[in-house]
Amino acid sequence: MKILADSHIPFLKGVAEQFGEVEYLPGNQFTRDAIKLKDALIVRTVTHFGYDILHGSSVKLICSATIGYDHIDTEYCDSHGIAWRTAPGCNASSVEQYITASLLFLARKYNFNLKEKTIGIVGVGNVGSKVAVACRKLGMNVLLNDPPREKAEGSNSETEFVNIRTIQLEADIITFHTPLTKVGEHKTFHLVDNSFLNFLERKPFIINAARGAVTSNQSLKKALNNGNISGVVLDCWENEPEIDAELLSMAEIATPHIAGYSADGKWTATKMSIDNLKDHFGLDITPVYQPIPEPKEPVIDLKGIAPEDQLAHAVWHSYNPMRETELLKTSPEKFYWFRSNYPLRREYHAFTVINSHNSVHQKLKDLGFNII
Ligand SMILES: NC(=O)C1=CN([C@@H]2O[C@H](COP(=O)(O)OP(=O)(O)OC[C@H]3O[C@@H](n4cnc5c(N)ncnc54)[C@H](O)[C@@H]3O)[C@@H](O)[C@H]2O)C=CC1
Ligand SMILES: O=C(O)C(=O)[C@H](O)COP(=O)(O)O
Repeated sequence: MKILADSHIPFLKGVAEQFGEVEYLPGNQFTRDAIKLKDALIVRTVTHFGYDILHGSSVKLICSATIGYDHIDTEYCDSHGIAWRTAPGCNASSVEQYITASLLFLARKYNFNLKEKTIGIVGVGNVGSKVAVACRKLGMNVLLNDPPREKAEGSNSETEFVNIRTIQLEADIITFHTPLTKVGEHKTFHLVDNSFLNFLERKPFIINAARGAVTSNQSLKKALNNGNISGVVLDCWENEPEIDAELLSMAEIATPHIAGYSADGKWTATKMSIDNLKDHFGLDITPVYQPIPEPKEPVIDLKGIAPEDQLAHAVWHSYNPMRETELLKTSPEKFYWFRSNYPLRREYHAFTVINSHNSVHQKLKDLGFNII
């Protein structure tokens, strides 16, 4: 079998080779010629797969090592016998870590207590559900909006959903965790546009770690300028990697689409992609994966840290988005480079916290840290 894989998929090299002849290329260098004679592609979100690149090829399967799949023209694939698979939920905990770290940053910078704030979560799937659990652990009031789920689950749903108007009226922070969809009753393209932003009651912060075009650049800038919103946290950018310089300068936290980039998430994405390859072609091979590297500093010593600062200290030890914000604001033209050369981080469960105060023990444990 001939496979073409994105060279920036961690933990894949040495594993994919057990299934066939593998060529690696950076995702932004995939061409029609490069994929023409391949049977399977293992890919990321940076390559668009539609007629232009796929027509006339022998590709039978596209495995995306990602949750989102708006980079795949699924209609084209379905109608041309090209199977496509994704890695649902693979990096959901990593996005949750990103959101928690960002919320703690906003609380510190603007001197508010998360316990007194309401967060609206729009899109309550694998990511949004984890974000909801983490926000409740932080003591926040959580509002959930997910019309497709609400409709599908009807009155049997165990989850209490609110409509988007309630989020507009009541939320101090609104975070988006929907896929990017351009058609249909619940399309999310420019969900956050002028009309959404003009009807906000509490001057909320807006977080987009979903897909760039869920929020409109022009509308966000307008709302920041006229004071309808207090600030933005952006991991996903409309038109990335060519990002809006003015919006970048206004963002509180600005990262190059790396919310899902924990080593844990990437490892799982790779394994799920290989499993998809095996299932599709009926291959009975059990590959050996490299282990996930330990964190450089796996022990977090909270001795001497004020109890009220301990939670943020531990979370930012595992992941601090501010360093990346500085780098991106300094060199926005390196957006793609930052993503391709990202030093993978570990999630909470890879860290052990020592000397924590009784008052934060449970919260740290609930987030997933080991405590001794
Ligand atoms: N920044 C990053 O690194 C990452 C971004 N993502 C993005 O996050 C998205 C969500 O991921 P998951 O939670 O795993 O997907 P999921 O498919 O498990 O959940 C998405 C949820 O959004 C809901 N939804 C769809 N349209 C909606 C609308 N108009 N309003 C409210 N809710 C709506 C769906 O019903 C579903 O419950 C992905 O599609 C991807 O685009 C995912 C992983 C990493
Ligand atoms: O899983 C998703 O969906 C994401 O957005 C990923 O974090 C993006 O990963 P890459 O495509 O950059 O590998």
